[in-house]
Order: sequence, then C-alpha cells, then structure tokens
Amino acid sequence: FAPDKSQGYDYIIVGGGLSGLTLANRLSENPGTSVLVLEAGSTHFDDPLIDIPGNVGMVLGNSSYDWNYVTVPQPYANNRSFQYHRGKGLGGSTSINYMVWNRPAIAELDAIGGLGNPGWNAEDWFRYMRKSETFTHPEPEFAAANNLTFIPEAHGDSGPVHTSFPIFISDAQKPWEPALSELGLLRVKDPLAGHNVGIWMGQSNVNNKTQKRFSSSEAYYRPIANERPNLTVWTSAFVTKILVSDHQKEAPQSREGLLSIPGVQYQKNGETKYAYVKDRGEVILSAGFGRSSQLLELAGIGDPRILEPLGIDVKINLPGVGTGIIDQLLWGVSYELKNSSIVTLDDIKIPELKAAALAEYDANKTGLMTIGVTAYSLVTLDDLVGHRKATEMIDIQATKISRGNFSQTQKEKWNVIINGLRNPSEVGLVEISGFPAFFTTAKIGKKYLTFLGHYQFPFSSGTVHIVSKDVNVQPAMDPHYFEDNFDSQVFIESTKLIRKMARAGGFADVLGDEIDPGMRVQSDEEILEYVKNFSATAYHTVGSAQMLPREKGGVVSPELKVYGTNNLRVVDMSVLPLQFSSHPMGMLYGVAEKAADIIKSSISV
Ligand SMILES: Cc1cc2nc3c(=O)[nH]c(=O)nc-3n(C[C@H](O)[C@H](O)[C@H](O)COP(=O)(O)OP(=O)(O)OC[C@H]3O[C@@H](n4cnc5c(N)ncnc54)[C@H](O)[C@@H]3O)c2cc1C
Repeated sequence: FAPDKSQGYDYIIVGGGLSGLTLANRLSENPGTSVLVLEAGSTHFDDPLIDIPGNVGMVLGNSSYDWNYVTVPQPYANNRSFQYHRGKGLGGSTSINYMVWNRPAIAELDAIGGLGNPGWNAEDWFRYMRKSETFTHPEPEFAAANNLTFIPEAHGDSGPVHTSFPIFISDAQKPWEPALSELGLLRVKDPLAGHNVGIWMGQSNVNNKTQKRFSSSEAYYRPIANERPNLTVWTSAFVTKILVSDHQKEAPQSREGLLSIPGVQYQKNGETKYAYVKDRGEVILSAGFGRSSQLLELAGIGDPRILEPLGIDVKINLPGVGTGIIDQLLWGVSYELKNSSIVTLDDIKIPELKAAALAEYDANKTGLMTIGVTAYSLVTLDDLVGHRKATEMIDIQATKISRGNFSQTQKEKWNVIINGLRNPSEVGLVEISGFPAFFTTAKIGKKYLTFLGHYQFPFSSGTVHIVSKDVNVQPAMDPHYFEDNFDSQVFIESTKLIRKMARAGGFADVLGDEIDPGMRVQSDEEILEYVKNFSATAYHTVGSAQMLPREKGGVVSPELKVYGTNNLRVVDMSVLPLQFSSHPMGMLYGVAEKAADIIKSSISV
C-alpha cells in the first residue's frame, strides 16, 4: 500500500477511554495539530445507565458497554474462569466503573522511576494528577455531620475531571470510623495527598452540581466535541491492525534504524478502512489492558515463541509484550443489618423504591441515586497479623525471592513490594471498604453492609497473549491468581480482620448475622476456599506493555515509545510495571496528562 500522507493525521489514537481521550484533548489543544481517535464502542452521551451514580454496576455484562472478557481457568483457584469486565465506548472503563477516586502513596510512585524510568517520580506525577481534577468542597455542615475531611492543596481546582464527596451516605456506613479506630487504625485526613494508610471517607468522580458521573468522555471530550475542527473522533471504529510495511522503501527502517508505522486498519459499518499518519506522525495505542498488547502482537511486535507458532512474522523481537500482568482481587464479607429501614443500595432492587429514587434524582439531584461508597481503610500487614508475625512473613518471602530462580526484573519488582511491607506507615497492603449492599444476590427487602477486601500488592503475576491471528478472538488473560502462597495468607488474615471490624464499636448495634461466607466458614482452609470461589477482579490490571528498560523486559521507554519503533507509543494501564495501593483512575489521568506533554515536546511531529 502507498498511503496518501497528505490526508493523514499527526496523531492516531486507538481507543477513546481514559487515556485516549485525555491525550486527544491535550494534543488537539494546538489547532495546527490533527488528531484522530478510533473507538470500537458507541458514544453513550446522556445515557442514564452511565451518568446516574446509583446505577453503578447495571451495565456490567451488557455487550453495548462491556467487552465481557473472561480469564483462562485459574489452576490455583479451582480452575475458575473469572469475569473480566472492561468498558467499551467513549470513556472506556471510566464510563462503567465504580467511581472511586483516590491516589497511591508517594513511595509507590517514586518506585516506578526507581525501576529504571528516569523522569517518573511522585512530585511530577502529583502535579499531573492535580492538573486533571476539579474538586468541589463539600458543604461545611454536611462535612461536619459526616466527618468528611480533605486537604485543599492536594486537589486540582481547574482540571477536566469533576470530583466530590458523595452527597448520600448510608447510615450503615456511619459506625465505620469509631469501629475501626477501636482496632487501632488511624484517621487519614485526605488519601489523595500522598499518605493513605488508615481510615478515610472517600471521594468520587461525580460532579457535585449535576450529580453526574464524570467519565473521561464527559471530562476531556464532551466540552470540546464540536469545538475543534482538528479533532476527529470515530465511534464504532474497531482497529484491527497496526500497519507495518514489509517494504523497506515504503515504510523504511528509517531514522536510527527503527520501524515506522504508517497507520492503522479499522472496521466501521462493516467496511475495512485505513487511517494514516503524516510524515513524523504517530500512532498511540490506548486500547486498554489486553487490547493494546494484542495489537502489538498481531503486528509482529512481541515474543517469537508466541508469534511464530501462529504464523506471524516477527518484526520486533520484544519478549516483554504480554508479560508482567498483575491483577488485584476483591472479595466480600456481608452482614445483614438489624434495622431493615436503613437505606442502602439494596433498595434499588425494589422497583417502587427505585422509581421513587429516580424521581427524586430527576427533580432535585438528591437521594439514593447519588449514593457512593464512602467508608474506606487501607491496612498493613502489621494490622493483619501483628508486627512480629508480619516481620517473620516478610523475611520468609524475601528469602524465597532472593534464593529463587526468578528473573532479575521479577526480583526487583517484588523487592519493591517487600520494601513497602517493611515500611507500613508509608505503604498499605489491603483496602477494606464498607459497601452498603449485598455483594452478589441479596434477599429482596433485607439490607446489608458488605466489607470488601481488596488486596493491593499481589505477588502472583501472569500474562496476556494472543491465541489467534484473528483480532476478534480474545487474548488469553492469565493473571495466575493465588499462585503465590503469601497472597493466600493475606486473603485469610484480611478476612479475619474484617470479622473483627464487624464486631467493633457501633457496628455491634447495627450489624446482624454474617450472611456470606457465614460462620460455618472458620478454618484457614475454609476461608481461602471461599475467597477462591467468590472473589472477583477489581479491574485494575497493570502490565503487558511495561515501561521498563528494554533489557529488563520493557516494552515502552520512559517516553512511552515502543522499543524498536519510530512512531508508536502505548499510553494506558498496560504500561505500568507495578500495582498501586489505590484505584487507578486518579493515578492514570496523571500518566496520560504527563504523556501528552512528553509527546508534545518530542520531535516526532
Ligand atoms: C467495572 C470496573 C470498575 C472499576 N472501578 C474503578 C473505580 O472505582 N475507580 C478507579 O479508579 N478505577 C476503576 N476501574 C479501573 C479504571 O476504570 C481503568 O483502570 C481505566 O479506565 C483504564 O484506562 P485505559 O485508558 O487503560 O483503558 P479504558 O478506559 O478501558 O479504555 C480503553 C478503550 O479502548 C477501546 N478499545 C479497545 N480495543 C480497541 C480497538 N481494537 N479499536 C478501537 N478501540 C478499542 C475500548 O472500547 C475502550 O473504550 C474500574 C474498571 C472497571 C472495568
């Protein structure tokens, strides 16, 4: 093929999710720069299933919004295949997620730079995270009544993503702080300020005035949708291939002997189409976990041991593609409330109550449909097992790592976790939150509080690789859940701590019987079986195109450029080489904002 470069774009962005739309907005700020976004899903503007906070979770499994992936059977979890929801359509996963807005601790962000990524450090990252945000302070009386605290300087006041505290807090969550304080946990004034170990009342990416979810589409795209002639966004445009010419003449292994990418192939309205970049233009993959690496592998960029058996010519030998994935798991311990007149999200399952809540929302933007999870804590290994046992467990794990037959990179990454575990005042291990509803299927009319355990730093780590040349075949997602015994111990001990929390402070008066797993589950083995059988992904998977030096298995450089290419970058969750003790949105907006500045200042275009 001979692309007509005069019709081309400066930037083609694959995927209109969190990262893709952040980049699209920032790169098109210069009217002289042309940007094309290709998004496989729909637009979803003004869709109440997305916009209304109380509708959270309702579109999961619906293929108009969700890719509905599944993992391969997990041998350490009774061969279960785990559901793997991922957002489809403008906003990507930010249109279907749980709207939890927080950030990692300073030490974790600095650790990313420490792995060999100059320029990546907490100070800079925090600057970009604040740039993405406009935080609305809560009303003082409401804040005082609900113990909502924050540090104004930690927040942005003019960024695209509107954030706030939820304005409807279930009474089921009210005993949270007194109960957890009784167990020795300390209050965190604002977990977005760089220290997050302890107890806090959480924030969401919801616009305080409109009470609408603020997805990346609402934040970074909608305000400029008809304002910038240099920005083109195609929805229902599924990118099927990164173009890599075999002909030296047409797509030369040009500057510095690197491979150039002339553009992409995509499908729209049943037709196969092409989009090209101008000379010195770039293709940026922001297709999210599992998809960006799929496009790399299909283009012949990856591990020959994966590509050759599928008959794919290896264009760049990059064995790190598809590796280093780390996923976090969530599991629930649910209690029935003694007082069934307390309002919780369980009410939404009753049609008359939901109709009334929607009417109130439509009229006043108040009530149950504005509900959010507010009760959070981040606990350490010391909190779980006490300092002596924690030190013992860490020492055993550290010895296993140093003596084991693992790659240097793997050891280095695990040692970051070990250092975190040894500094519990800086880095937490398990988030425990109070979700005002049953985790799975409730008995209608009953009310529940579910303590959600959410393990932040699993040692188990896996892969995602293509199994077919057909882009429509989902890659094999294999997070190796429960492979590492340390992880299993954390699941067991956290469940025990949750049970203590549920009987502490004011919870004794509020919570009735434990329904799930129920008191018949007692031994360590029984608890672990429960977690294996009923946990779910937290949807925070990192890895598969890790930002690391190439010799350490890296796929992208600190400038997020794919090694061996001139003009191909990855900007999304796939580039992160480590997990974080926070939900990823806040952190990832920082990555995408920084990436935009890196790209603008690079000489490619
Ligand atoms: C159910 C759920 C709940 C979550 N809850 C929270 C939460 O409460 N708080 C939090 O901080 N984070 C949460 N997350 C995680 C967070 O939303 C994601 O980490 C983040 O959105 C990832 O951003 P991304 O840019 O990597 O990918 P995405 O935002 O997922 O965007 C990728 C986009 O690429 C598109 N795409 C994929 N392949 C192609 C292709 N071949 N051609 C064209 N387009 C393509 C997709 O359709 C999608 O729109 C949740 C995620 C999920 C799924």
